[in-house]
Amino acid sequence: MLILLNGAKWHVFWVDERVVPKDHEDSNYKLAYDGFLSKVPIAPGNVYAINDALSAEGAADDYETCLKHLVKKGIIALSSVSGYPKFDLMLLGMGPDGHLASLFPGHPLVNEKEKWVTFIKDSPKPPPERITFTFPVINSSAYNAMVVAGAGKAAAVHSALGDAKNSEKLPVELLSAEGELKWFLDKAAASKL
Ligand SMILES: O=C1O[C@H](COP(=O)(O)O)[C@@H](O)[C@H](O)[C@H]1O
Repeated sequence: MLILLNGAKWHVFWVDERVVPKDHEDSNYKLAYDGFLSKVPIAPGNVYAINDALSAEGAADDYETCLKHLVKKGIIALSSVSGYPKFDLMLLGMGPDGHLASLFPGHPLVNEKEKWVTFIKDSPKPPPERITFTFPVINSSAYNAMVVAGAGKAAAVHSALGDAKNSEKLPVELLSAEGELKWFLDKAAASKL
């Protein structure tokens, strides 16, 4: 049974999304809708999916415009520290390569500092076209929860949380939060710590 407190006050966004139709198997919206949003009392108007009729670039611009509009309306706050939007909580996952959102190792988007939302057309993990929040926005969040499961991710977890000294940091090693960052690992993901 799912219990959601004050569902009417929730506003739900995607930290990253694949530019595919909302009913596509690769859609993060579909994943969240089928597993969570369809089962809880959150107003559909407070669920902000990307416009999947646009190109990747258009969808990223459109999503950033939406965030700016919600900042003007006082629904999203701006961080007094960074000046970027400050979400209350981001629920994040990590790939075995250490990517989070759609910020992949060695990709220039990892260093994006201007945009709030950007796009990628050459994602190493399919599907290739995605939109993603940038690091300044992710790291301005009040709370970030990084949830990692499976032995395939143990090496990247070790890079991020263990005593390994890598010359080039994985994207996940750049993750922080204005308030608190918490990692949630299963035994397999924590097996190299
Ligand atoms: O493509 C993505 O991958 C990561 C991690 O995914 P997983 O299937 O290895 O658990 C995810 O956190 C990200 O949001 C997503 O778009």
